[in-house]
Amino acid sequence: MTMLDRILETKRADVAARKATMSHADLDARIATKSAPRGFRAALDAKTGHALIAEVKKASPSKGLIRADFDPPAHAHAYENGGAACLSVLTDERWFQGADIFLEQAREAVSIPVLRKDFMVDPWQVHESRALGADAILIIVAALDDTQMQEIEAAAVECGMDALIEVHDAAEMERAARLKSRLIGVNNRDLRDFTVDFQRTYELVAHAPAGCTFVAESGLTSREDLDAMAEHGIHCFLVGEALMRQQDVEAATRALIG
Ligand SMILES: O=P(O)(O)OC[C@@H](O)[C@@H](O)c1c[nH]c2ccccc12
Repeated sequence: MTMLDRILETKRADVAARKATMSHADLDARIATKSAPRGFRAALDAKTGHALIAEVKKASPSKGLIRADFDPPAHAHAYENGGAACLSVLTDERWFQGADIFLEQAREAVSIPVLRKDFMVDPWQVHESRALGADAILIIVAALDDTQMQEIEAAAVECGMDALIEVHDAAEMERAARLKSRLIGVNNRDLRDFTVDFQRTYELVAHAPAGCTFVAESGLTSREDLDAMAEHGIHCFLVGEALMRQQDVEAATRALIG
């Protein structure tokens, strides 16, 4: 069983329990209290130079605790001031020590769009994400079959949210291309064994559908990493750990992309 399989197993049980306690009417009532979705892909496309999705990330299964003095609204604010185009907030509790409240707090602290970083296994979670204030969701191609992906994407469209489609090989890129979203991320880290490989990402750029906004995700630590990616035509980046480990998050963000 891969790490991803284990994560998905706990996620399915978690979602089943949540669904049992919250109706669609409850979710709709909560959605009504949130401001309209902020355009996530549009915010990336609007940036000249390096466009950053900065991740609010407390811990991960491969690294354990990343930041002891974890403070989602403060980090969110630092990221925005440092020039990030968008935020990503991990809400998975079991494996990433995330929480729904982190997303709500982070989004309230900024005016840039926020992605809910979690494992979508059911369209219901998309509505739940909007009820938390999320502007975008993640669809991990390796975690879903084509029908599930389409249903989850349709829910995002219905909620007015963007979907970041995450792939890590050519076969998954082909499946991603059959969806409507033209926001595609390549995870440099294989979620099955946690190895990081930039070369795989460079090869995959060539397979991306025309006109898509292409995001390189994970394992990026320096301005040099981003510049190397840019030489391959990649201008959008998702970075978490390298920024969360710096005491001054705002200065680190500025140094990374400025
Ligand atoms: O902390 P890093 O190495 O900069 O990576 C951030 C982000 O890409 C990573 O957290 C991530 C990418 N895809 C995911 C899917 C689920 C959970 C987490 C992720």
